[in-house]
Amino acid sequence: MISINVIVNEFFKILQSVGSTSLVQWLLRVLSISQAVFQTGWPENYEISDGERFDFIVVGSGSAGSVVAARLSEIPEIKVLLLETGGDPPLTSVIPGFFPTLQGTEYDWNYKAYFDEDVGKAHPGGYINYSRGKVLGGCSSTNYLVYARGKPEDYENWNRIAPGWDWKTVLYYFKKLEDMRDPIIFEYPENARLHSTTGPVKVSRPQPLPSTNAIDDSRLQSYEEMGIPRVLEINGPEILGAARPHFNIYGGRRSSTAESYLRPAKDRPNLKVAKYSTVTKVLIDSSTLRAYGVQVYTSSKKYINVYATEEVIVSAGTFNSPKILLQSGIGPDEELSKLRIKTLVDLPVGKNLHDHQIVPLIYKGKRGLESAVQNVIAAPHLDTLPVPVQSGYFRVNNSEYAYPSNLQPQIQFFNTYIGAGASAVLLIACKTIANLEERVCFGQAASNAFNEIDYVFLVLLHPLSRGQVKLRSTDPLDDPIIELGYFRDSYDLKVATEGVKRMNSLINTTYFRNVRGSIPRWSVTACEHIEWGSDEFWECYAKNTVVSLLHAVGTCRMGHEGVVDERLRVHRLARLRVVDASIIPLIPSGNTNAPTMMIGEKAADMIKEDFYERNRV
Ligand SMILES: Cc1cc2nc3c(=O)[nH]c(=O)nc-3n(C[C@H](O)[C@H](O)[C@H](O)COP(=O)(O)OP(=O)(O)OC[C@H]3O[C@@H](n4cnc5c(N)ncnc54)[C@H](O)[C@@H]3O)c2cc1C
Repeated sequence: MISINVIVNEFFKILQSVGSTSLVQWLLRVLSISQAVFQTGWPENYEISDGERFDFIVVGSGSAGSVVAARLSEIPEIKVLLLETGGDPPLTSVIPGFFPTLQGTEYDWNYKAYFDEDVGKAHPGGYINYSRGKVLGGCSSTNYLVYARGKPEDYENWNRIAPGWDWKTVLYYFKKLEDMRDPIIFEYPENARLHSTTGPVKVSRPQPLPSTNAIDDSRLQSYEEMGIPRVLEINGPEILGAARPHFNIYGGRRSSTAESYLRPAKDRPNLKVAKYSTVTKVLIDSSTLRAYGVQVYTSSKKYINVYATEEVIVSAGTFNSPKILLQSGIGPDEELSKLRIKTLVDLPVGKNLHDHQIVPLIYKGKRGLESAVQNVIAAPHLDTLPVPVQSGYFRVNNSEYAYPSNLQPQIQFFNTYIGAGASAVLLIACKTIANLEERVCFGQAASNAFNEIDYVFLVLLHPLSRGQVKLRSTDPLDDPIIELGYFRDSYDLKVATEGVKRMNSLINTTYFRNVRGSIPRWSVTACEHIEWGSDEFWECYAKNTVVSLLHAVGTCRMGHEGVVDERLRVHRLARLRVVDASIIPLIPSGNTNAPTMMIGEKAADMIKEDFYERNRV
């Protein structure tokens, strides 16, 4: 069945192809998307030939890969090849408000990720659709645009595992990538010192419309009543607190890594970007254990080899980087031998998969269709995303659950306000994106028919549970097996349940009491036998309706016991690095795009240092 997202993307392709006619231009202006329509300026496609040589080959142009390729090509003498399976970002990627229309399309790898048998029972088939961007910019071109960096203690913990990743060092790179366009930040010295205006990645907090401002304000007031303080920003000096988040949006466009790193570098003669080119394995000399190139499956469906005289850098993301390493004979011997792949180096590739899992919650507010106006008001402003969203951090009330340290929050939440009457949209998103069972989706949709709702993603920030990425077969074009492993450690479910209980107190705050708000009572098949609203019910609810914030990390983790060292070099191999979210040893307290771009920036400096060291005359 063709999905709505596919239809939307096809429609915009046609619009763009006739975008020069005045009627269409006028229409686009009315839709407030004219700023994005003339999206010239992506790098040209480079046709690679079998046997070609470069100094550096970067595999994957995502949040990290684009950064690495663009930074390396700052050295004019070196030749850099960036290989990417996808093509240019479509209009629906460039225009911020279309972000929900990219999942399930040709710009998505469309993976399925599986729960263990006793978890996620509200998902037919026991899986979720696990989206990954298949386009220039990778997930930074398809994600929900939230800009969050995590907390200092996250990086002090990385530093204990892999020296050189302490907060002071990573802050330098966060600042190097950032162009903060929210002027209020610079009025407060404690916030200002954490930010910069000189990097390529634009960050802003779209100006709210008067109506959204009032809603944001009332919710931030509610959180204060719940003991979650109002702060200036979620990337500020405070560990706990709530604010309107920052987004990678500026000038009506998404600030992806394709936009902020590849477009400005597109005319450098020493940077070649080969689109529609899928790397199937790394070429490694089995006697010297040195990487010397990659095998590529090209758009003309041929396998060819291209060679790297300096290094191969794998930046294909948390699922595809381990897949490429496993196909190249780098991984756990017990996994590789099952598929009769000769093990070159036995390393824990694919292990340590962890993620931010979400418990989806809905709070019903004021009854009456007047709030539907809010949905209508937002529609013509798709270039600025004026939807009331707040994000906050808290720890659960129960002191029994002390992990991680109190220098880190345990829960993050995103609260999106939706005016009455958006039930059809909710229903489609629930079924196609979240793959939840019908009675949950109908329950969610019904709650919004005549009432405003607050749709809350309650995020477990520091899970102890681990999943794994494995090869399905030796066919390099087969999807990998993704075992989510959620709630394998019972501690995670306890913290998530305590988090839900604390969030539910939103309904007792002044605003919700005044409008006679409630928690809608839809049923979940797996929890039918349990009294609705009891602690046991919320535990069952969390365990079975759980979805993902799509922040998978860790499958090529750094550290002595991991896959790469602190300079991101694959252990026991020469001239091969992994640079992307897969190297994250412990997931940070917040969304993963900014940390991954930071990894790209720091890696680029380390690669340049090593290059100069090797080539010193
Ligand atoms: C729908 C969605 C919403 C999200 N929302 C947010 C958010 O709001 N804020 C936030 O901070 N984070 C968000 N994230 C997560 C964040 O975007 C990712 O953690 C981050 O982008 C990962 O970066 P990466 O470089 O590791 O991988 P990716 O960005 O996935 O890059 C990998 C690239 O490699 C390419 N590739 C893969 N395999 C091959 C191959 N064999 N050959 C050649 N190329 C290949 C891919 O096509 C892709 O372009 C979201 C993610 C998704 C999918």
